[in-house]
Amino acid sequence: MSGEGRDPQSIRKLAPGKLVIASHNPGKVREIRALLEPHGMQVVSAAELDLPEPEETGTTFVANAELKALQAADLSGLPALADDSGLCVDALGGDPGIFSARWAGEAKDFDLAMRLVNEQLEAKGPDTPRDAHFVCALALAWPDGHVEWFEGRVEGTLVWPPRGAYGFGYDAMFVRDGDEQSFGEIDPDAKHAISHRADAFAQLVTAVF
Ligand SMILES: O=c1nc[nH]c2c1ncn2[C@H]1C[C@H](O)[C@@H](COP(=O)(O)OP(=O)(O)OP(=O)(O)O)O1
Ligand SMILES: [Mg+2]
Repeated sequence: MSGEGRDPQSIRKLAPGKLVIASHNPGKVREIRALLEPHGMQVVSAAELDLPEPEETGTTFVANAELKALQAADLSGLPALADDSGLCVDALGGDPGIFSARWAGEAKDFDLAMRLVNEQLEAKGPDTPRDAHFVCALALAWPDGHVEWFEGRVEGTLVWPPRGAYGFGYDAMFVRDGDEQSFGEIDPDAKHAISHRADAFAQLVTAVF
């Protein structure tokens, strides 16, 4: 999806060594670690380096991923990888979208956020389509300000009530097209193979390793 129109020759390669995960979300850090470990990177999280959580002032997933990665690369002096992601619900005009993390308030309570999404869908009537997709923008930034970005996506449907205890965020109400189980019910290794994050990572791995 992303990377179209970019010259593969001009993409900067990532040398083996330390890499900062510019995220303060433990669920994401866990998934990104698992996705990077096979590529010989020494991963350190923003929390381990005590980096501040930047304000996400961008209007797109890519812009927010870029600003998080650039800040972490600048402050740490290391290459940094950020993920900006979210759930986009067709019948809600793409909401919660880039506001997914704080849709239900600063406390990031996803039981509440899932309930609000479901209530808003139900308020639109019983025949309202429940189609949704997750988006994951990944930005890889270097201390000199260079950035590469990638965007992945997975299509699905929202179910109610939530199902399963794996994953994080909105996983328990999301069933990928063609699947029976929600992202909260499939085991984490299986999610790593099929999610929006997996899609974006596959593009990143092809381009920068
Ligand atoms: O695989 C996922 N499964 C379920 N929910 C997900 C997923 N991926 C993103 N989401 C939702 C919840 C998350 O909180 C928000 C991202 O918001 P986003 O700003 O990118 O992340 P964040 O504030 O939680 O952590 P940080 O910015 O420090 O990386 O979208
Ligand atoms: Mg965030």
